[in-house]
Amino acid sequence: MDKTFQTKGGEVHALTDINLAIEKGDVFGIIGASGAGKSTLVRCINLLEKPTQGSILFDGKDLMSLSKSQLMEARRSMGMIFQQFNLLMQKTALDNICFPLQISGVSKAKAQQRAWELLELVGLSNRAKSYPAQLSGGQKQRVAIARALATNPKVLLCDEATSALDPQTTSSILALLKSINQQFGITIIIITHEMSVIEEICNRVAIIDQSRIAEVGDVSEIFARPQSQAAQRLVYPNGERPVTFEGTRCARIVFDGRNSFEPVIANMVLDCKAAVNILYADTKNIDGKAVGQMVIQLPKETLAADKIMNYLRSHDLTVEEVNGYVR
Ligand SMILES: Nc1ncnc2c1ncn2[C@@H]1O[C@H](COP(=O)(O)OP(=O)(O)OP(=O)(O)O)[C@@H](O)[C@H]1O
Repeated sequence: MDKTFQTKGGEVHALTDINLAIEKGDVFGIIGASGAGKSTLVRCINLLEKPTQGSILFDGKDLMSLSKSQLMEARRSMGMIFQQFNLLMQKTALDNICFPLQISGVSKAKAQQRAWELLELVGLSNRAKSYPAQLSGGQKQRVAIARALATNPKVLLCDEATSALDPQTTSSILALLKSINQQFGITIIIITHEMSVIEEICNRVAIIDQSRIAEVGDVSEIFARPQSQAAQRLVYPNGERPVTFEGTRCARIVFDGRNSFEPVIANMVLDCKAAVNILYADTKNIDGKAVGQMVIQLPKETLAADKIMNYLRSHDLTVEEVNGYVR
């Protein structure tokens, strides 16, 4: 799928070659830097924006081929929440939630009954008569979530829904979204620029970079092994890469009672500013003397590994380098 905007300054390719499959019940994250194309993508998903090329399949149907009324129906199956909540300021929390029901022809009594249930679900039964101005950001977003759920959607689209909230409120809103996903099986699509949001609740993620999908997959897999530069920038925002232990260089340290039982490994890590992986340890503290042995895996980076070996040798420990302890 592609989306191109025609502007005075020429064509803007907001989305290029997007090919995404979001499964029922997923909490699917879409992450990218500002201008990457996230909002355009979410607007294409519910066809508020028409793709220039390609199709959007929802429940097996191509949204582009639906009649106007069928499209309205499909849109009712996709609730949406936004960064700025978009509540009607002149209406109470209860009336905000009733609104989408009433415009789809539900009677006032029925709409109110459903709205009360939803207020209960989002933990705001005691604020039904409050106006948005009387609610905190987190409470406003809860009302917005209740409103989005009013028409029993199959999908909930969240466009930077927690970006205006503090970390604690963000966590409570994410927890609410997760429980909605688990309780009702509603598929949730989360647009964000924050990796912590993805980490907290998504099972799958697509990373958008300059209008294209740079990487897509399970969140745990992308966190462990980010492949694309865009993913690496998100996982290691300060540029620091964790030490990798893919190498097979290991060191066996023998504590033969000559050394006092001091935190040799901890001191070494601090001194060398490099991490090691303890693979095996059987050490005892006998009368204040260290006895036993330990096998550590050295960092893959040669310089860091050599530094550690030199440290150990210069501290009067019996050390030998063993290769092949790990494969
Ligand atoms: N209606 C429009 N007309 C012209 N260009 C547009 C339009 N909407 C978006 N764009 C352009 O498309 C690109 C993607 O914008 P989009 O808003 O989707 O990015 P985003 O990742 O959501 O960014 P942000 O996080 O800043 O909202 C940008 O270059 C933007 O300027």
